[in-house]
Amino acid sequence: MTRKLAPGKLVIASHNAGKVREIRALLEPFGIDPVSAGDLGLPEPEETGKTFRENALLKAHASASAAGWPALADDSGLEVAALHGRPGVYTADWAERQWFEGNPGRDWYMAMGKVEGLLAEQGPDVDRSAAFICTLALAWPDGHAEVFEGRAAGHLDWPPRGKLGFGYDPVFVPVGKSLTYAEIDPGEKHAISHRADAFAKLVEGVF
Ligand SMILES: O=c1nc[nH]c2c1ncn2[C@H]1C[C@H](O)[C@@H](COP(=O)(O)OP(=O)(O)OP(=O)(O)O)O1
Ligand SMILES: [Mg+2]
Repeated sequence: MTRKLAPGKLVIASHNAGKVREIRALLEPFGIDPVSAGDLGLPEPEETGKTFRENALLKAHASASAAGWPALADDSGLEVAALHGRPGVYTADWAERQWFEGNPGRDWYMAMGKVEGLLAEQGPDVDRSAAFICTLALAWPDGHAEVFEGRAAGHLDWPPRGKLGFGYDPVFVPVGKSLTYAEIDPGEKHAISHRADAFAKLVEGVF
């Protein structure tokens, strides 16, 4: 039996500002009062899982037990067909941690370049199709959890285009569009993204 989420406090168990912004916007219509793991000063757990599901559960349980509220985690990534699904669960790791103007961050341009370099090695006719995956895990302080998986298909373009969104958005062109995720407005990304797909299943299941 799926457990329903009562209105009230919810921790967004993510330290990625771009994700937190998107999840906040998706939650907005539902009478939920979200606070991020970063705002609460919760530590960032090590993502030792081998699957999106394992990592999403690990992050959700860590925040739920530390905060004493239900917690929603998102583990996501890019699967590139010609790279046999890489970077997959290691999508964030491919963007090494750097300091930008005194702030910690990840070097997304470098990460996108790494993917592009591996595609280029396979020649000009390489299959450029890719999919973004998003696994949402909702965990309660008593240890119960629900998991929902979303996906968005598309292809990778080069060079990166657009300033919106975050992460690999400037190179991902969703199926049926010619603009990248970083060129379409956030409302439109929320209508078609892997995160929106997983979120729709969460809404169906627990709201
Ligand atoms: O809509 C997206 N648009 C662009 N890039 C995206 C998206 N969704 C996931 N991604 C990429 C970047 C992210 O860093 C990685 C997921 O890694 P992942 O470990 O799940 O997230 P994270 O470490 O950035 O934040 P946290 O674990 O605190 O939620 O995939
Ligand atoms: Mg992470």
